Amino acid sequence: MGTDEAMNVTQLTKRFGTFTALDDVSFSLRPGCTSLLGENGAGKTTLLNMIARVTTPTSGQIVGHDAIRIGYLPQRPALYPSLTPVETIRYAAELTGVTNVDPVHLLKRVGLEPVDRPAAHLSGGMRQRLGIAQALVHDPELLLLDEPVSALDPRGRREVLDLLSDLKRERMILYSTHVLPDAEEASDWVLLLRQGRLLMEGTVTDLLGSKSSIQVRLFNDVVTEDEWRTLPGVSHVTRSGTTWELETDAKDVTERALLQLLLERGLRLQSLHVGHPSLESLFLEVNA
Ligand SMILES: Nc1ncnc2c1ncn2[C@@H]1O[C@H](COP(=O)(O)OP(=O)(O)OP(=O)(O)O)[C@@H](O)[C@H]1O
Repeated sequence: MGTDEAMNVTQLTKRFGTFTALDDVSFSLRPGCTSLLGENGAGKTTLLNMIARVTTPTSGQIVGHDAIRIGYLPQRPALYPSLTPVETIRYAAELTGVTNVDPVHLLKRVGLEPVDRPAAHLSGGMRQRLGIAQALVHDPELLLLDEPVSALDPRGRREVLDLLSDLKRERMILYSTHVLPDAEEASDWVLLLRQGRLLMEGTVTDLLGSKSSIQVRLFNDVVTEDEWRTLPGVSHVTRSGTTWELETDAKDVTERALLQLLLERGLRLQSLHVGHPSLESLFLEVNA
C-alpha cells in the first residue's frame, strides 16, 4: 500500500446465490472525500457493507480497514424516534463503549442544536445530521455514508453536502450517490460503478472530460433534431418533453452557433441551461 492510500480493495466480488452484485472491484481509498457514483442496483450498498464489515466478500479482500476506525451511516439509519438528539448520542456512545463523548459538542459539530425534540419530529436534514453525529461517536478515521442526501429536499441536501465538505478536512469520507451533481459537490475523487463493476475512477473533471449539456427550450418548438445535431460541437441530441438536450464538447462554440441560429430564424428562447451531461450519457461515453 502506498503512503497516500489508507485502504486497498482488491478484486472484491459479492454473489447472492447466482447473482453477482459486485464483480472484481479493485481500488485504493485516498485521503479526503470519495464518492461512489452509480444508478440504483449498481452495488454501492453491497460495497459499503463489506467495507463496514456488515457482510463478508465472496472473494477478494480489503486490506487496511482493520487498522482504521470506521463509522457507518446506512441508507436507512436506525434512529429511535422517541429519543432527543442528546439522548440518541448518549445511547450510541453506550452501544459503542465510548465514555468520553460530549453529546452537545458533537451535535454542534454537525450543526445541530441540542433541541429538546424527539428524532421523529426533526426535519429530514436534521435527522440525517443526527445520523452522521451518531456515526461519529467513536471519532472514526473513515466515515461511510450510504446515499446521505438522496431522500432530502434541496435545503437538506445543501446542509448535508456542506457538512461533508467540512468533515472531510478531519477524516476520510466515502459516500454513495446516484446523482452526478451530488458526487461533484463534496468529493475529491469519484468511483463510478455500474452493474457491479467499477467502470472508472478519477476526479469529477476527469470523468466529465470536456463534455457539457445544453438544455434549450423555445416558445415555438420548430427546430428539428437534425438541425440541433448540425450545430458545431454537438455529439448527442435528446429530447424530454419540450426541452432539447444537446451534448457538446465545445460549449461556447455550440452556444454561439445556437444563438445565431435562433436569431436567423427569428425564434425566441424560453430557457437555456448549461450543465453537466447526465450519468446515462457518461456511461455511454465510457462504454463507447
Ligand atoms: N441480500 C441480497 N440478496 C440478493 N440480492 C441482493 C441482496 N442485496 C443486494 N442484492 C442485489 O444486488 C444488487 C446491488 O444492490 P445494492 O443495494 O448494492 O445496490 P445500490 O447501488 O446500493 O442500489 P440502491 O441505490 O438501489 O441502494 C441489486 O441488484 C440488488 O437487488
